[in-house]
Amino acid sequence: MSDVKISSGVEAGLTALAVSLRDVTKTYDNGVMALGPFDLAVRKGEFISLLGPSGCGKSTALRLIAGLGAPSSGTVRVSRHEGAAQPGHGIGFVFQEPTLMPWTSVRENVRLPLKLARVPKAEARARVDEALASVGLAEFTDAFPRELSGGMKMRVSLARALVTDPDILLMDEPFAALDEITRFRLNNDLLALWRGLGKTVIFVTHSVFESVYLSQRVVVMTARPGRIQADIRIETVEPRGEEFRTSSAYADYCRKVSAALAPSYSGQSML
Ligand SMILES: Nc1ncnc2c1ncn2[C@@H]1O[C@H](COP(=O)(O)OP(=O)(O)OP(=O)(O)O)[C@@H](O)[C@H]1O
Repeated sequence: MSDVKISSGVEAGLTALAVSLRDVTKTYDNGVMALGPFDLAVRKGEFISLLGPSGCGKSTALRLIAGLGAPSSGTVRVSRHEGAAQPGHGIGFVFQEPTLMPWTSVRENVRLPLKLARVPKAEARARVDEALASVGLAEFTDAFPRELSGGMKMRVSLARALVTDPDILLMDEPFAALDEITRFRLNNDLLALWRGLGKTVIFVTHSVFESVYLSQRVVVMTARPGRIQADIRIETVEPRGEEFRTSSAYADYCRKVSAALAPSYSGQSML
């Protein structure tokens, strides 16, 4: 990994990298250049947010990291593996929609990745129970998705991503469709999980407020094709909580990130 370019905000050499993208571009078959050149280095255990205008390539970057597609040029490295990760290997993916199977129970929904990996039933059961307990749903293992609120469905989706014990959690606007109170709760629960489990998290969001609240670094992207516009470290006392959300430091960071984001919207309507 020594040849990897370290993006600003990361202390070179201090810690191992979980993910690095170097000179990465992505042009789809229809000719749309979605990304790049794009450089990103994420340390193991770091929580970063990708923030940028609609269509700037945030999901594309996550998909390349997950191995769900190849870059058109450049290098994607995940941990020490050459090339992107194999789907499901060491990576958990949480989408904006919970994408649960409506015909079966919460337990079976969370068990799916273990089933695909042919994990024996008894071991799978223990791991599913543990994952559901970690997201506060121990009492709902036999419920069906239709019996759950939007926030609970998202918790199931998170448990399904955690059940394989991935090193890296990729989250693509997971809380965008939730009401604000539920979103705040899930933000706090996600931070508690991250502190407890020590995973690397790459979190895509459209919300300046959410990115500042959650992350150690906010990576602001330009309009398409997405490049790095700014890489802002959020230095604050841990653990974060309501005190941080209402602090002047939080407001200052939100202003700083908004200012960094503004050029990415030049020429685009903000409405
Ligand atoms: N499979 C595909 N084939 C062709 N074009 C695609 C494909 N996937 C994405 N694109 C295009 O690539 C660009 C980047 O898309 P992407 O979904 O990565 O952006 P995004 O920043 O995640 O957007 P949003 O914030 O709206 O979710 C867009 O112009 C999109 O239309």
